Amino acid sequence: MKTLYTAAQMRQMDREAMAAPYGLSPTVLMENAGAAVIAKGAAYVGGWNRKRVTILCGKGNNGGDGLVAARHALAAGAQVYVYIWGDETTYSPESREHLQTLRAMADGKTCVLAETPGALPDLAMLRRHIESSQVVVDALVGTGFHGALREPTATVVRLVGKCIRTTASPVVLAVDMPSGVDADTGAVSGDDPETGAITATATITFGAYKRGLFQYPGKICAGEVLRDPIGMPFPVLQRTAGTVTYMVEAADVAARLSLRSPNGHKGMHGTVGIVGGSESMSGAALLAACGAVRSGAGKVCLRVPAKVAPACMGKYTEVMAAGAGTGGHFTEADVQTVCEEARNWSVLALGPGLGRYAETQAFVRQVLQRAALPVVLDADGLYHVQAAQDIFQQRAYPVILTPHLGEFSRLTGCSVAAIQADSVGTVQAFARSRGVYVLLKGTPTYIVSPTGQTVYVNETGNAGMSCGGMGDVLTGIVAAMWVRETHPAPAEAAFMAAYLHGAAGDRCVRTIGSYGYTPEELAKAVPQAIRELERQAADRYREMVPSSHFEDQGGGE
Ligand SMILES: NC(=O)C1=CN([C@@H]2O[C@H](COP(=O)(O)OP(=O)(O)OC[C@H]3O[C@@H](n4cnc5c(N)ncnc54)[C@H](O)[C@@H]3O)[C@@H](O)[C@H]2O)[C@H](O)CC1
Ligand SMILES: [K+]
Repeated sequence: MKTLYTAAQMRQMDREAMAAPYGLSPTVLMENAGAAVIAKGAAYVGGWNRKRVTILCGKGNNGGDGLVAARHALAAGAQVYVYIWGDETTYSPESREHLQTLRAMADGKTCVLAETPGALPDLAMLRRHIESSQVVVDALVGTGFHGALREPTATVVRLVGKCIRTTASPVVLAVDMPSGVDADTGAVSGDDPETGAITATATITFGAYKRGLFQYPGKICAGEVLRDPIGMPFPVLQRTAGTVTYMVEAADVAARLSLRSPNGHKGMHGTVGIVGGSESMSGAALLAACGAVRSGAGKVCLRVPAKVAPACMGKYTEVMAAGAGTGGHFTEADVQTVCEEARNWSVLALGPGLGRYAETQAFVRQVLQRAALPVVLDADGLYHVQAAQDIFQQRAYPVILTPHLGEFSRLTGCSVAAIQADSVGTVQAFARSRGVYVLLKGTPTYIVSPTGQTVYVNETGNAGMSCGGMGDVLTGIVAAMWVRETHPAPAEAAFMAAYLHGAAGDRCVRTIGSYGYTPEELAKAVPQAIRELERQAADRYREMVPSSHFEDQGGGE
């Protein structure tokens, strides 16, 4: 897993690297950072020799990195135009050192240094330079940026954006962070990512990955993200305090999808009970059932209101579908039946397609209070507990909530915009206060446990998945992952499910098209997504083990 950090955590690592026993000097770290931009950026630029490069330097250490990058670009044969307009007395000692060196190298030809202390740079000249450059290096602000961009940086960012969109199309390399993107939240300055932040071809980030590089809209601005450790001691980069955010990767899921016992039986792979559906929405519960089947659940039982049952019975022969009660939606009268049946289930997925009937509210709440098994609560199930969230803490068995942004907004009382501005913080606070696991669906998806200390981020998936029914399939996958033979912890089950759901969607893009594939098709692609992960894991194993290990020991001549 990639570990993602906040700006504060990164600053702490910086301090540790510079303190005893390591005692790395800030000048060295800055030197390594600037050099990394040029070394890692070379692939995007097609080599630096004879390239014209505009380098925009802010007054913080991000700008200092830019000054170093200028020197290394020059050494690699580029012609550089370096802009810097801060008041030198406010620079860090290491930035000042690197500025002095660059000043000594400025010859007005291969190295043009445009210094306008405390004033707006010459915008007409800057525009000409950007338009004639093949590369722009953005070293305006990095992890020290917060809020909305102030002048003159805001004007420069807008100018770069305009030049890139209209006349010139240079490669843009962002130093540590694209300027204007908040390193903790991925929020951009102002409302419009196109004018509020630099949109880079690639970002070369230092030390550790910053969270904001993987959160929208910052993720769009970052382009490809490359990390360079810049010589920071390994133990410092590994140390974590406070919240730890992990980006789930293929290997993390593959490692947990161990092969099934060859002599296993269906009882070992869990029984998933799905309770959902109503007269107006029978499909949602069916899709959840399909998601569970396709994710390898040992048995899948579907309970829908009696009137809906005939429509559900024959859809998936492998699902044990049955009606409950007499009506077209669940009511308090069905609680006893469902809770009794749930004794035979390993997990209950409650909610898809229940509808928002007043009578169903008591049903949902009482099932949650009485059913003695883990629950995945989704969709209308979430709706019915909005005003009774203390139910969660009263339960002896864990609950995973799988809201989308709208549902999460209703649960928390926070606006969608407020959640987006600090998704990690909001999900953490909610999971802690309610004692639940939360899988917040979106791009990316966040998974948080009730302790709130560890946050998993999943990036798989695509825009084709934004259609009705996809979330229902996910509910079934989460339930099936949770009751696997290996008994993953709830948060693990949730991140495995989120990853596989997205990976199956990505497979659909490859085999069907960018959008228009159905939730059922996505569910059917889950086994292929699992197979792909198994293959990747096997390949990695082969790479690690000497080839002689695979030779047929007894078959030689
Ligand atoms: N280990 C590492 O990662 C290293 C990182 N380095 C680089 O240092 C920056 C962080 O440097 P810092 O001086 O703390 O902050 P910034 O340069 O990012 O920004 C501070 C600078 O920006 C101004 N500012 C803040 N907010 C705004 C705003 N809203 N509008 C305009 N200007 C703003 C503020 O006034 C300051 O002047 C990190 O990203 C790396 O690039 C080290 O060089 C090596 C070690
Ligand atoms: K930057």
